[in-house]
Amino acid sequence: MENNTAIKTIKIGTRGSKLALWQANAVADKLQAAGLDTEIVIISTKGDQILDKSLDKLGSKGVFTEELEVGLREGSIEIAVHSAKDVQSSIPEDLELVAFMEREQVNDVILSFNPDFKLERDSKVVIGTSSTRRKALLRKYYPNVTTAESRGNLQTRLQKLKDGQFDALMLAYAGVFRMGYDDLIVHTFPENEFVPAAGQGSVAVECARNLDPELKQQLKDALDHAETHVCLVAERAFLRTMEGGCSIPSFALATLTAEGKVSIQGGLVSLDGQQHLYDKFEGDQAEAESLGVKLAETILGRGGDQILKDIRAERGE
Ligand SMILES: NCc1[nH]cc(CCC(=O)O)c1CC(=O)O
Repeated sequence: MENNTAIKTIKIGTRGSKLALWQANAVADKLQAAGLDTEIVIISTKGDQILDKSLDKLGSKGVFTEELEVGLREGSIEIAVHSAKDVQSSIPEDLELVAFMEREQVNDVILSFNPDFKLERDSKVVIGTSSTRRKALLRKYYPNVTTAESRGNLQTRLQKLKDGQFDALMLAYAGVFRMGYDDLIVHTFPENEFVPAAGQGSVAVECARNLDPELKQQLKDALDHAETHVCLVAERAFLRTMEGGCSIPSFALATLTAEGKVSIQGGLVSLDGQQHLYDKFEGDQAEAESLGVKLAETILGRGGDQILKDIRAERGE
C-alpha cells in the first residue's frame, strides 16, 4: 500500500516545564527510533499559569490538558504528551489516548536537603504537598505531620524547600527520578499505604480520533507499553466510576501478577484521614476495565459516596 501520509513531521505538544519536556523528549526519541521526524511544540496550560490556587480550587477537569487538546483539534500538533495522572478520567469523544508509555516506579517519596531527616509515625514536621490524596493519607498515617501548599513545577517546589517553607517535600518518585533529584530522597512510602493516584508514573499520549489510521498505528507500535496500558485501563475505569478527578483523595494501582492477571488495589480516604476505604481485586487482563469499575463501586457502596458528598459540601460545590 502506498504510504501517502500528508504529515511529514510529528508535532508533539507538551507543557513547558522541565518534566513535561523530559516526557516529550522521551516520546520524540522513540518516534525517531521508529524512523519518524518530530518537532516539539510548547503549549502553556491553565495549571501552569495559575499557581496561587490549590488544584482542587482550579476545578478537576483538564487543568493541565485543555489547551493541548485544542491544539490537537486545530491540527497545530499531532499528539499531546501528558503525565498520565494529569489526564481527566473521561476524555472528549473526538480525542483518544493512543499510547501509555512504560511506567516508572510508582511510589510517593519525601525529599529533604537534610540527609538525616527521618519520618517516624509521630514526627512533628511540615511537609510540602498540594495533593489532596497525600494530605489526607499523611493525616491518617502520620497524624502529627502538618502540610504546606507547594504548587508549581518541581524546580519551584524544590526552591520552596530550600527557602525553608517546609521541612521536607512530598512528590512522586517518577518525576523526581526523571529530573535527577533522587539523591535528595530521604523516605520512600510503601505503595500499599500510600497507594498512588491513578496513572502515576506513566506518560500518556493523546491524539485526534480521526488522525490517519496508519500514523496512529505507527504511534502505538512505537510508544505503547502493553503491560502499562492494561493497568492504566483498570485504574482509569476506577477513576471514571469514582467521578472524582485529581481533586478527590482517591487512589488506585493496578499491576500484573506473575500469572499475567491484573491486580488492582485502591480506595478513598476522607480529607481528615479518619475514614479510609481500601480493597483489592484480581482478574483476567480482558476484565481490566470491569475490575476498575468493580473496585470503585465497592468503595462507593461502603460509604465512599458519603465521603465524596462531604468533600463537595465542605468545598461548597
Ligand atoms: N500534577 C502533579 C504531577 N503530575 C505528574 C507528576 C510526576 C509524576 C508522574 O508522572 O506521575 C506530578 C508531580 C508529583 O506528583 O510529584
